[in-house]
Amino acid sequence: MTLKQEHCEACRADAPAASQAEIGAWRDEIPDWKLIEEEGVQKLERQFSFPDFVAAMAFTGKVAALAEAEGHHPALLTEWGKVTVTWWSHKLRGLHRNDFICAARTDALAND
Ligand SMILES: C[C@H](O)[C@H](O)[C@H]1CNC2=NC(N)=NC(=O)C2=N1
Repeated sequence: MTLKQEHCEACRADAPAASQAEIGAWRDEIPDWKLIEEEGVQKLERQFSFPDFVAAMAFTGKVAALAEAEGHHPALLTEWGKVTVTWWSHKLRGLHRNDFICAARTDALAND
């Protein structure tokens, strides 16, 4: 299955973090996302552009609904014409396949 067809598994502290090889492979499916590291934690980040603040807020609401449905939540920065979405697994202090699934699902929301 492709990432955007999958659903997140429950976040568990002892779940396996994605290996660097997995990160390298899975990134190919979400080419518009940057791999960043903050305070030693690897994250996936992408900035989406919109015509104005209302459209940015509407997209923010869609991502929030996705997060609630999947039980997996991003950091969201909503500005006039822009939304920055950052995914990582808090419990793992790193990346899990869940984060790649949610990034792919976020892309699909932007294309709706
Ligand atoms: C209790 C609740 O389900 C957990 O705290 C979930 C909530 N959403 C989450 N989101 C993310 N990104 N990482 C987590 O570890 C996480 N844990």
